[in-house]
Amino acid sequence: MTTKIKFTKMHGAGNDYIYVDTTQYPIADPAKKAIEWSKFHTGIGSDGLILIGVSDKADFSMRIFNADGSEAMMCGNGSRCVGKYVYEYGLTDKTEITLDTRSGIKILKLHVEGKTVSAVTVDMGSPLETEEIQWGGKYPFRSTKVSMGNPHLVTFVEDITRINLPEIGPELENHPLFPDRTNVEFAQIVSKDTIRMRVWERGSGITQACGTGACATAVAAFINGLTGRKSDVIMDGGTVTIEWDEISGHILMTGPATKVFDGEIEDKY
Ligand SMILES: N[C@@H](CCC[C@H](N)C(=O)O)C(=O)O
Repeated sequence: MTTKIKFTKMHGAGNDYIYVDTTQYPIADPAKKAIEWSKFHTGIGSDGLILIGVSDKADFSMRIFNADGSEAMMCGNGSRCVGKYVYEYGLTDKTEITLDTRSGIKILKLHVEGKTVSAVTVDMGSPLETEEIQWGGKYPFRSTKVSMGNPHLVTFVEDITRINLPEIGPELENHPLFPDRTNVEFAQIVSKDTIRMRVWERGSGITQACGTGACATAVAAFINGLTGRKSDVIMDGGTVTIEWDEISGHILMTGPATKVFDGEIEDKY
């Protein structure tokens, strides 16, 4: 049988996903669809698939599937786009929204100009664990493990342009130290409040930006005394501002959310 599924392609700082409102279009096998639809030549082309749904604990729910079909706990850039989606498509008129994710309930504050959401601030909660790793041999650097729900490995280097991300990214993603694999960030300190970062995402490869990765990078920079509590993280596709609130211990992420186009795709099952 074939049905037609309406979707919206959106990106947050270039990190692009296919968004489906599952209250209208339930997806029976999201892992399979994420793989199929994320392909650039034979699908829609994206970093993965995000499902927006109902929740008994929050205003909406979000599930995120990487391009390889694996499901992650949270998506920072995706959560901002969900905020834009639910407001601009009339699913809510609230400008403060609760979002149920596998990593807990997140609070989104929409920055609205006229009828358009131009940016969103997400309370990402507290970093869950941090640990320093002193590599030896092949890897001449020290890294910081940070969990923002999703696992991240952040490494600060003098010159980010010298990092061969397509080679080292998958090696570290699949290193035996990380049985659940990891997202891999390389970052360079630009100033006390500015960081340049590139990412190899678990399950999607090089992406233009990663929201949880930007949070992990800002946390690692602060812990290592490289920046203050607030910093701009500049990624290939755009910049987000990360603030680690001293009182609550929560990470606040502010950044853009952009709609690319609406579409319809045939779902054969
Ligand atoms: N790009 C996302 C994170 C997506 C999930 C990640 N690849 C994982 O598997 O942990 C973000 O903006 O946070």
